[in-house]
Amino acid sequence: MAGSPVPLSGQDVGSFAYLTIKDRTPQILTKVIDTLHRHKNEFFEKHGEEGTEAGKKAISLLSKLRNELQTDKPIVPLVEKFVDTDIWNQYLEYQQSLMKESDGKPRWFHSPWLFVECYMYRRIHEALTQSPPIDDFDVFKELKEQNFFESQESIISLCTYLQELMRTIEELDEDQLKNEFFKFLQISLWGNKCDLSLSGGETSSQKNDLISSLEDLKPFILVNDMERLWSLLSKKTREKASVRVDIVLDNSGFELTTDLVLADFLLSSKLATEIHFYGKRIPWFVSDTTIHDFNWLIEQVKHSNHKWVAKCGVDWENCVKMSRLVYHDHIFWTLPHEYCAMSQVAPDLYAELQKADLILFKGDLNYRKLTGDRKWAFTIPFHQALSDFHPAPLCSIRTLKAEIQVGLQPGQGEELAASEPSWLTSGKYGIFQFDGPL
Ligand SMILES: O=P(O)(O)OC[C@H]1O[C@](O)(CO)[C@@H](O)[C@@H]1O
Ligand SMILES: [Mn+2]
Repeated sequence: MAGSPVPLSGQDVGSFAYLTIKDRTPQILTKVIDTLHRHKNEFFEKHGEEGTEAGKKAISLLSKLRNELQTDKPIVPLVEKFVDTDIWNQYLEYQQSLMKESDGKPRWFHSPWLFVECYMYRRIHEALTQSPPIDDFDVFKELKEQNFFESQESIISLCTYLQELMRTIEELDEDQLKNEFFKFLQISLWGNKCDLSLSGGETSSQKNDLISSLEDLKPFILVNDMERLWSLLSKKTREKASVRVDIVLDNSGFELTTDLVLADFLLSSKLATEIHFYGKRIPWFVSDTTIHDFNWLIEQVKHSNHKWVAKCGVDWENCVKMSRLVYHDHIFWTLPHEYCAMSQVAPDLYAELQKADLILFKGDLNYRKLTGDRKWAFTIPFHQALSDFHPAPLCSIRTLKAEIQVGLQPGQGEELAASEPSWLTSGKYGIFQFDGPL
């Protein structure tokens, strides 16, 4: 975008982007290769010798990828035909056209971090699609499922809390309802701590009771526009018969459970009449939600031994059947583009988002794409950093895991930096950052 600052990049030695490319991504690739090794027998049992060979092929392609990354080789075009291959390769050419110096080739440590990080996950997918018959194997599935199982205690307490609230929800006055709304929003925010990309694929589940920790976590909310979300939704519900909230999902497992709980609350409290979710078409950033993860999680919740958890699962499945909860996927979410390009690159998706009364963007990667992953000053208004991406009123719900944050008070960023050097990347801080007319 003309007039915008430059993107974060691995060029800045010592930056979080640099360290991610240098350390975290090879670590993730090693884990993926390991996973394929561990599933060798399964591939054989399912597909015979052909399965074994496919496993070997995927491993060799991924080892090559890891080597390209670690030796800062040029980024090469995708070769395997898939729905988005041409768009990716055009984007690569566009990145190439931006390179004024060097040998004119985008490279891992020299190109925008957002681009190369997305590219790595897209290449993992390509390695699998090039290896039939194991081409639909999700290399991150195990990790996502493990995250869900390890968060059971927290899931039980969340579902129990929601189901107990359901009994009296009709009797709550405005203030009480608002208070509950704020609780479910915060649950969904802190649910975002549990992604598996930041931890390099190491387990990162929710083991403590989140509801009882909400008060203690409040000081860590750096931008808090929850009141604006309340004003918007309560006004819409007074004015319109149907109110639509769209949630651009991030991670599966515990975070997805918190998003479903929030969605259930919005429907039950009549703050919304329909919720639309957006997930990823291919496995992405380790823990991101695909349609398979979405269906799997609802099924697990439904078959829980705990009666309130199971009740949630039954309700969610019914809501899906009645289209009160609607799941969409779109290839745009796994492209490297910043969101200000959406109206051109994916006009159908942009038009879909325009139908929402409010869009909630979950997680750090969505924030990076909303703001173009650029070196904005901390005090630049969020509206400006969105660079003309305004499909509908929107709110980022994100814990900070990348060196980017806009819309802070003067001095706020500097103060945090002085007292806590890792404030931007540790996931300890969170935001509710709203943009739009009320
Ligand atoms: O799941 P989230 O919240 O989008 O976080 C994923 C995060 O992983 C990282 O890419 C680290 O690799 C973050 O910087 C990134 O944005
Ligand atoms: Mn994620």
